[in-house]
Amino acid sequence: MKTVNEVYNSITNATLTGNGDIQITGITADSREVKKGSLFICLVGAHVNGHNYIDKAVQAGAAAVLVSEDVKVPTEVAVIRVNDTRKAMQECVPYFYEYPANKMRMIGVTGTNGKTTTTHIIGHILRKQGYKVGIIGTVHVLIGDKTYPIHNTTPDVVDLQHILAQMVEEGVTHCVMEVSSHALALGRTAGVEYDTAVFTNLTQDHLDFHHTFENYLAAKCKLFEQVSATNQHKGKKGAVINIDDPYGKRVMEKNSAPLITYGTEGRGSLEASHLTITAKTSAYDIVWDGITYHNHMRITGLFNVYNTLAAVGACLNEGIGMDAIIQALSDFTAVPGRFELIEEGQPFAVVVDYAHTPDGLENILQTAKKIVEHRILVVFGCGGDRDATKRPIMGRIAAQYGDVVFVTSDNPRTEDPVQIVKDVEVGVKEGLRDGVRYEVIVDRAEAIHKAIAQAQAGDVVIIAGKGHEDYQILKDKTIHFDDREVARDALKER
Ligand SMILES: CC(=O)N[C@H]1[C@@H](OP(=O)(O)OP(=O)(O)OC[C@H]2O[C@@H](n3ccc(=O)[nH]c3=O)[C@H](O)[C@@H]2O)O[C@H](CO)[C@@H](O)[C@@H]1O[C@H](C)C(=O)N[C@@H](C)C(=O)N[C@H](CCC(=O)O)C(=O)O
Ligand SMILES: Nc1ncnc2c1ncn2[C@@H]1O[C@H](COP(=O)(O)OP(=O)(O)OP(=O)(O)O)[C@@H](O)[C@H]1O
Ligand SMILES: N[C@H](CCC[C@H](N)C(=O)O)C(=O)O
Ligand SMILES: [Mg+2]
Repeated sequence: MKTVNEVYNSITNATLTGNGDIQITGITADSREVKKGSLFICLVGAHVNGHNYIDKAVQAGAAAVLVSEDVKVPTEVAVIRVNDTRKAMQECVPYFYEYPANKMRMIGVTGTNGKTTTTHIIGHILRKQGYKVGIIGTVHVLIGDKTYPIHNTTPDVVDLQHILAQMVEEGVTHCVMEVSSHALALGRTAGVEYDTAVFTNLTQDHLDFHHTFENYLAAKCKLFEQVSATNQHKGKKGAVINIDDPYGKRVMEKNSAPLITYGTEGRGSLEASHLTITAKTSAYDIVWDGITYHNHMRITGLFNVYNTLAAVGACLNEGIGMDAIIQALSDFTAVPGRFELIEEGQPFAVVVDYAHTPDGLENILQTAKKIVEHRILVVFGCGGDRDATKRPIMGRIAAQYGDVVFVTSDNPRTEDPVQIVKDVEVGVKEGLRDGVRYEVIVDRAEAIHKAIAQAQAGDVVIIAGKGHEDYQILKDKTIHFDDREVARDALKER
C-alpha cells in the first residue's frame, strides 16, 4: 500500500487537494470496481467520460480521485489534478505496484497474426525448463496453472500492472505477453520494459484504429525501440524478427538490441529448411551454431513453422539451449481455437480456427488446400466495429480457395449484421472461380449446420474467425456461442 502523497509524488505536474496521508488500498479506472480506499482514475474514453462516474466511485468508498476536470467531492476524498489522466496513470500505476515487470523476465510478442500461438509455444518451452510462467493474451491470463479471464489482448495500464504484480507475488519468473498495436499506440505497456521482443508479421488489420498502414507499423516498432533502451534493472536483451515478412527490415531499423532473425526462404540467422507439412504435423531442419537440428511438431501449417521459429528465437535469447528447445517443441500440441480439429468420427475434417484477418484466412485456407482430398467448405464472417476494408478482401480470399463458401456473422457488435455480410459478399463475387458456390446465411449456427450437413468424405470444413471465443457480441447483448459446440451438435445430427 502507498499513501496519496506517495502516489501524488510519482506524477509530474500534478496538484493535490485534501489529505495526502490516507492509505490507498488499490487503483482502478472503473467505478464499478472501486473498493474502500481505492484511487479512482477518471479517464476520458472513446464512449464515456470517467469523470461522470465520480459520485459512484465515492459512494463505493474511493479515498482519492485522479482527475483532469473540475469535480465536486466530499472533503475527505483527496483530489489529484493533472492535465492528462492517462499520462499520469502511466506514471503512478507502475509505481504503486512497485514496477513488477522489473522483477521478471518479460517477453513481448507483437505482429498482426501469430501472437497468441507464439506466446503459448514460448510458455510451453519455458515451463518445460522448470520456470514458473505467466502468459497474458487473447485467450486468457495464465499464472502457473491457473487461468483468469481477460477483456483485451493487452490490458490497459491498471489491469496490466495488477496482473504483473500478482505474477510476481506468485513467484512467476518469466512473463510472456502479447503486445497489441492498440496497446503500443495507447501506452498500455507503460512501466514495462521487455527483455525479449518478437515480431511475427505485419498484414492488414485495425485500419479503423490506426487509419494508415504506416501508423500501424510505427505502433508495432515501438516495442523494438523500447527493447533497445537500457534499464539498470534489466539483464540480457534481444529482438527476434521475421525476416521473410516484407516489414521485417523496417522493424529491424528501429532495433539496436542483439538480433535473431528467422525465416524459411534461405534467410535468417534461424532458418528452417526441408519443410514437411501434413494434416496434423509439421517438421523442418534448423541450423544453429553449425549444428543441424530436426524439429518435428504436432501442429500443422506453414504459419506455425514461423510461430515455432519465433518461439525458438525467443527462448534462445532467454538462454535456453537448442537441444532443450527442440525437445520441448516435440510435445507442444495446440492453442484452443487455433486449427482445432473437431472429431466425432466423421469421414471429413472440421477445423475451428481464429483466422480473422485477410492474411490469417489465406494461410488457413492454403493449409487446408495442402491436406484436402476433396473440397474445401468455408464458413466465416467479419467483426462489426472493426476495420471494414478487410471485409471484401476476406470475401475474395474465401472464394479463391473455397469450393463452397458460407458468409455469416462474427460479432456484429453495434453494426447491422446484414450490412456486414453484404460488404463481404462484394469480395466473394469478385473472387468466385468456376464451379464455386456461395451462400449468405446471417445466422452463424445455421451456417455451420448447413456446411456440416453438406460435407462429404474427404472434405475439409473450415469454420473461421472465432476460434476459442464462446460468445457472439450483438447490438444489445452478448450471447453464449461456441463454434466448437455448434460444430459438434451439427456432426451428431448427421
Ligand atoms: C478502443 C479501445 O481500445 N477501447 C478500450 C477502452 O474503452 P473506452 O475508451 O471505450 O472506455 P469507455 O467505455 O469510454 O470508458 C471510459 C472510462 O470510464 C470508465 N467507466 C465506464 C463506465 C462506468 O460505469 N464506470 C466507469 O468508470 C471506464 O472504466 C473507462 O476508464 O478502455 C477499455 C478499458 O481498458 C478497454 O477494454 C477498451 O477496449 C475495447 C473493449 C476494445 O474492443 N478494444 C479493442 C479495439 C482492442 O484494444 N484490441 C486490441 C487488439 C486485439 C488484437 O488484434 O489482438 C487489444 O489489445 O485487445
Ligand atoms: N504466423 C502466422 N502468420 C499468419 N497467420 C497466422 C500465423 N499464426 C496464426 N495465424 C492465423 O491467424 C489466426 C490467429 O492466430 P493467433 O491467435 O496466434 O494470432 P494473434 O496475433 O494472437 O491474433 P489477435 O490479433 O487476435 O490477438 C490463427 O487461427 C491462424 O489462422
Ligand atoms: N483481436 C481481434 C479479434 C477479432 C476476432 C473476431 N471474432 C472479431 O470479433 O472481429 C479484434 O478485436 O479485432
Ligand atoms: Mg492474440
